[in-house]
Amino acid sequence: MGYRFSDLTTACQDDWRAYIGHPFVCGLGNATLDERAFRHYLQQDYLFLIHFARAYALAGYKSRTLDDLRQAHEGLRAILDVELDLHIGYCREWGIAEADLAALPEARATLAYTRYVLDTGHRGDLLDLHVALAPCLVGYGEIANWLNAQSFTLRGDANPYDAWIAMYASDDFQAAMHAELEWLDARLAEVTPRRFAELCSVFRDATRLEIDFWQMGLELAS
Ligand SMILES: Cc1ncc(C[n+]2csc(CCO)c2C)c(N)n1
Repeated sequence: MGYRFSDLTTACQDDWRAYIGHPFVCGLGNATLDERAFRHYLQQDYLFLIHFARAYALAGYKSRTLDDLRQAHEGLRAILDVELDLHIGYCREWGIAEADLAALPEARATLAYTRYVLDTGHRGDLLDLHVALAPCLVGYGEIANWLNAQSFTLRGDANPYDAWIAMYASDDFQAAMHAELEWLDARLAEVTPRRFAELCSVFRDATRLEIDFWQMGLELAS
């Protein structure tokens, strides 16, 4: 007993490292990522964000306390009012019109990841759902920090992906990530070894699905 979030990343170390340092991520850092791969990723990420908004709505439904309900509401609001608007604006800068986003066919990797998270939330409790969401929220913050610490990473105008790194390295995003880490640490402190093993398997699967999402971008997979 007495687990914390870092015990999840330690237990799933190989998958976690493969996700954080994926070739797609390295290509964002050293500006070598093929622009077609980035555009494909951005398009699928639009669909991804819509399903993640639904996952926060499910977190509201699964909440037992007013605090948890408010937190879910804030997560849903952040995606609808901030992330999606930013994303649509960002897509426009990359030559992708909003009308095209709405008509996109969903890639298998998007379908698998988003529905896995929703199913995990339906099957389990609020902690299962938060653990399934953690590779997304905590992972992207860690990726931005990891990129900033790599000597190959180019920052500023020399890198067309600089705005992407800046978004997840921003104080606002890092604060949201730390709030989530605190919430997870408090819940994980109380779980039994058997329950921790279940949560590890959720965390590992969601992390593997994030890896597939990067790979889908690289391979322009549908
Ligand atoms: C495949 C994929 N994984 C994670 C994120 C990052 N992200 C998506 S929703 C959300 C919560 C913010 O309100 C965060 C951090 C992404 N965009 N695409």
